[in-house]
Parts: sequence; C-alpha cells; structure tokens
Amino acid sequence: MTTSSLSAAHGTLQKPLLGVNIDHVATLRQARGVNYPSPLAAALLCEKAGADGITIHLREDRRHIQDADVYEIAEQLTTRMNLEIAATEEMLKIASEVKPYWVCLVPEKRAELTTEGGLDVAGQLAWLTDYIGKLQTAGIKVSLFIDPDDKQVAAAIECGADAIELHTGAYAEAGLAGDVDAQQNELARIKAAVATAQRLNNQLLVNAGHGLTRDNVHAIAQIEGVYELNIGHALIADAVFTGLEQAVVMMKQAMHQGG
Ligand SMILES: CC(=O)[C@@H](O)[C@H](O)COP(=O)(O)O
Ligand SMILES: NCC(=O)COP(=O)(O)O
Repeated sequence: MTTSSLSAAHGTLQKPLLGVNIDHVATLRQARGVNYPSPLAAALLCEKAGADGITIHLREDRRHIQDADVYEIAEQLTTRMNLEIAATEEMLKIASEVKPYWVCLVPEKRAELTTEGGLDVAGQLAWLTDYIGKLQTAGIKVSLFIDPDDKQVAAAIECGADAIELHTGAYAEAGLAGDVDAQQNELARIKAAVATAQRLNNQLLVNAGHGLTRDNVHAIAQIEGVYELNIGHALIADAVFTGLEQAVVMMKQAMHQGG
C-alpha cells in the first residue's frame, strides 16, 4: 500500500488519527516484575475504545515494553502497530521478524527519563537511508521522530521516509511551565514544519507526539495536514482515574472538540 493509498484508505477516518502509546502500562508492570497489568490487554482495550493504532517503544534498556510484548501484540492487533525503536542492528532484526505496519526511528540515551530530542537525520543521511531501505524491503513503513526543524524535515524526505513524527515535547513543556509566549512559538515551529513537509513532498504523512495531554492537544490536532497524534503518558495517567476506554474516548474528544 503506497503512502497515498494509505492516507486514502484512511480517508474516511476522522483526522488526525489517534495512536495510543501503551509503554507506561508496562512501566506499572515492571515496577514489581510481575505479569500484570498486561500491555496486550491494554492494546486491545484501546482499539475497542476507538484508538486508530497502537504505539509501543521497545527501548534498548527494556525499562517498560519487553520483546515478548512486541511479538504477542503484533499477533493480535486489528488496527496498526507503530513500533518505536532506536536504529540499531538488534532492533532491525526484531522489526524484520515482527513486521509491524510502522516503525518509528527514535533517538535513545540510556540515562534519559524519556525521549529528549528528535533524531538527527541530517547528520547521518547515508547511514539512515540504508537502514530505512532495509526496513522498507521487509515491507515495513518508516517514520522518523524529528524536531520541528526544516533541515530535519528535508533530510527525512531525502532519505526516503514514509512519514515524520514531529516532536511536540518543547510545546508541551512550555505549556506546563505556564510560558504562553514560548508555547505559541513552539506551536508556530510545528505549523511551519508541517507546511515545509507539505511543500517538499505532499505524499509524506506528518504525525506528531510527545507530552500531549487533553489540555494541550487541540491546537496540534487543528493543524491542517497532521495525520496522526501518538499519545501515551498523559492518556495512561488519565486512565488511572477514568479507566482506559474512557481515557481514549476523552482524548479523542479533546483532539477534535477541545479539552
Ligand atoms: C518518542 C516518544 O516521544 C515516545 O514515543 C517515547 O516512547 C517516549 O519514551 P518513553 O515512553 O520511554 O517515555
Ligand atoms: N511518539 C510519542 C508517543 O508515542 C507518546 O509520547 P508521550 O505521550 O508518552 O509523551
């Protein structure tokens, strides 16, 4: 399925789509080293509640999602898996075996609390082009998690990515800090990056994610051309109080009608 037919196939779905990142269901499980709560059960419940896809991040340090989660969730999903991985040989092997619909390449640092910045595509073009080609040869579509930066957008297109995911962390953090000017500046950066992507290659799918909540998501969801939002930490935090299905429903409402 080409990118255009992919977006055509989803033409009837309400844009942007919602990809639910269930990493932090696994964080709760890993806290005690037991077998509950089940990320698989969470993924299926999110799909039942209206999630358009499931994102899981198999980190090199396995702090939350485990290899077994990836394989068993891939077998039972009825929507699409977006597997986030660092661009390593180990992860290439796993992704080639699992064959998720999407792989999103993200930068990883062992010491980070969560993903800090976007992937430096411009600084490693040739190597990433080769890595992306291997994934696409395995039948996997590739997204690149990048900062909302024209140079990185252009580099992502140059190395043949099927999609980009714009890092909304700076936008989210400015909001949490109550810095309205900084948040508006970050929103403008994101809008500019979407416009650059559309100008350079209108077949490229443009996603966004990181730090999105019911309070800050509507402004991002309203940006013309944004295809999917990947949301995890805040949605799982909501679910602690509302239950997971309601958290998905509420996040979709916040995306499309405002928080
Ligand atoms: C790339 C990104 O922003 C998230 O999808 C990522 O999963 C964050 O890492 P943690 O889930 O480990 O916080
Ligand atoms: N790529 C962003 C993602 O999957 C979820 O990020 P967050 O909502 O957990 O910050």
